[in-house]
Amino acid sequence: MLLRALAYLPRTHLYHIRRSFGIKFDKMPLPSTGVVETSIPRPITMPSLLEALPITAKTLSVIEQSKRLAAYKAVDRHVRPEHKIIGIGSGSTVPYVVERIVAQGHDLNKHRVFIPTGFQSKELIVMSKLNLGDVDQYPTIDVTIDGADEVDTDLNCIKGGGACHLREKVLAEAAKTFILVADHRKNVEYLGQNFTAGVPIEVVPFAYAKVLQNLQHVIGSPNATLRMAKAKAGPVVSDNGNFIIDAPFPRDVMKDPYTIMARIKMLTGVVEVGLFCHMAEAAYFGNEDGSVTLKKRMVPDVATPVIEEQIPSSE
Ligand SMILES: O=C[C@H](O)[C@H](O)[C@H](O)COP(=O)(O)O
Repeated sequence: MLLRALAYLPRTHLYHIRRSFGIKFDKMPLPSTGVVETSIPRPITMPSLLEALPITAKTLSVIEQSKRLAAYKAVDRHVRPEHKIIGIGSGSTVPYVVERIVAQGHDLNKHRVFIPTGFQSKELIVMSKLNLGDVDQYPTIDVTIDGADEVDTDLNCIKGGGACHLREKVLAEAAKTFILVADHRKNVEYLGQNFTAGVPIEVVPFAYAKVLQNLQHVIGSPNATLRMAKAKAGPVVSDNGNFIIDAPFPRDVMKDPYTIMARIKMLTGVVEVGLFCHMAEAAYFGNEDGSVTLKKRMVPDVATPVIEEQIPSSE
């Protein structure tokens, strides 16, 4: 009865329960999906997607190749044949995730439903001819794979550089397994190390000035700013019709991301904070030499220390 109730708790809550009581939840082993490395035809025609999807290995920059390495490795290890409901994140690394999933073949994918975290991933799913669903139909997701702006030594991350973090967090929390993919620049000791723009915070538009003031004068981010659009006059508007504030914090604050996340989330008008704490089971970072760095918990899904290992390019 208790275990059944626990199964419906968000991952963050489970993490704290496990940490407090030392509860272990068995996880299935991760067998290889037996995917072969083939290049697939581009299944899309829309201009926005053409920009996002990789074309051929020859045209990819070293950084793009690193992103692809991470995405492929994560899909090979975590998107297993028995997985039917799959969350697709946002950002420039995610097209490679979709590419690798498509390469698993129509026979596997025709029985699956893919849940997007925003406009971009919805386009990717539709144009790749995968089955599209929504989280209100499928509130339990087998695995969600997503990009990250930075990941610290405890697998906490900053997300929301593309203003998608509200839906991303819902899909991360709905997922039995949440996996991050990125290039090596995102693998840091503490959040905010390289990603200096600040913590992305989604706010309801009419409350933005009040939240900005709270952040600057009460919460300790004097340089918090409203994110402005690049090719539009006015602020960035998220897929949910909200504004985004970017709030940089000093290093000592960012070393305890859960505390600052909770403080920001308590501000009325804040919809979601782009700090994902204790949510990811593993993070894959593609390296320039063709290897992949894997950060994972010593025991999956249990509050054990995070370890880092190198997966050689030959594997
Ligand atoms: O809002 C955007 C998302 O959180 C992205 O996943 C994040 O910004 C990382 O994107 P990229 O893979 O392009 O660096």
